Amino acid sequence: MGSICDESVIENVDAPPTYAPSLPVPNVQELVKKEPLQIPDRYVRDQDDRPQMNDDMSCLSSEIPIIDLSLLSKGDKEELSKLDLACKEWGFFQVVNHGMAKELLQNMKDATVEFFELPLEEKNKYAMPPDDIQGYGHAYVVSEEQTLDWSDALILVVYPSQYRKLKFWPSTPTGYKDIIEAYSKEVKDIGVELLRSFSTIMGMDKDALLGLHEELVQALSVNYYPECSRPDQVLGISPHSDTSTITILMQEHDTHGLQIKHINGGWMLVKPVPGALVVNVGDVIEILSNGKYKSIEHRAVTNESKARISYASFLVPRDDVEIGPLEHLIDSQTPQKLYKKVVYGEYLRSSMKRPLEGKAHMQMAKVET
Ligand SMILES: O=C(O)CCC(=O)C(=O)O
Ligand SMILES: [Fe+2]
Repeated sequence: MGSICDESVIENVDAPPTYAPSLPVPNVQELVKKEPLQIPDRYVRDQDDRPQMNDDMSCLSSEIPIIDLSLLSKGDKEELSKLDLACKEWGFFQVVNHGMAKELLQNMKDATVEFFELPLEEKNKYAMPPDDIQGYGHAYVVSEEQTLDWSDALILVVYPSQYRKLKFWPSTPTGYKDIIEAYSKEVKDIGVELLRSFSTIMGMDKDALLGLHEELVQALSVNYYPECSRPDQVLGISPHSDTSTITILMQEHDTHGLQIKHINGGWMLVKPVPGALVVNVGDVIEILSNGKYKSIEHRAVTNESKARISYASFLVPRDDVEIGPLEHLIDSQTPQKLYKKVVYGEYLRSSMKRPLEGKAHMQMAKVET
């Protein structure tokens, strides 16, 4: 994106922002329909990057902390210290008692399945434009050489509402837009509650983190991972950490796919807990906390006989917000600043100009040593 465009986006904060271009690539769902047994070379991973399908680490997955939001909201000390530990040791946790009605979670899943089952021409009415990653298509494709992910996505900015580009919001199935709105509103409320607890464990007033965001920006990525005849050769989504403050993810209760890189180096499956939402610490929290809390690398693997859908809501600061380590968190444990101040919108766009590649995009915020 040209610099004139970047500046206008950052100055005029109430206009819907544009993010980054992504190159057009084949639709994976169609590819599978046409030739289910064929894996085009562009999707085949190098040997070292391939998923181990019988990963021993997967048995550790139940250890991912489970946090009770109803206790956090009451300021329960024990639950807050569980959250602190979860963010230090895992960067991931599952939230229960979050208050979102089971029916709404189910409606979101049912309507989404209907959307992805529509013919391609119908879904392409909401196709991503060449200059941005909102709509139906693929994000983070920046070169013809890069290995592609085995997935399609529908990406929408939902909050603040004046950022919405409604032409990308599907009119079919009927009511889908309202369901997306209702689901996202609940996710936002859960996110606000979580950010209050994050403020507390980071030693601040409960509304400090929210204030720092100026405006809470929320985007939804509905990821569709078609079944794959060679799940051992491809990845549904490449390893990456999220550029968000936090990400709130709903996954299906009966289809696995999400794996996180445990701090001891192995890939570990996040086994779905029915009704729970998966939350992960994003780069913004890692930077603000000067690395005390980590945005952990994760990826998704595919399944041989079943498609999987996941729903990621990214909560991020407004584009013009400066983020850097909070002064009071520079302490005896981390006396050196690990990150410099960056303007969030610039950080986000610079990361979107690269393929997803672990934590490489965080380099621009690192203090050179
Ligand atoms: O599908 C998943 O479980 C992970 C999705 C994800 O990491 C993302 O959308 O950033
Ligand atoms: Fe992610």
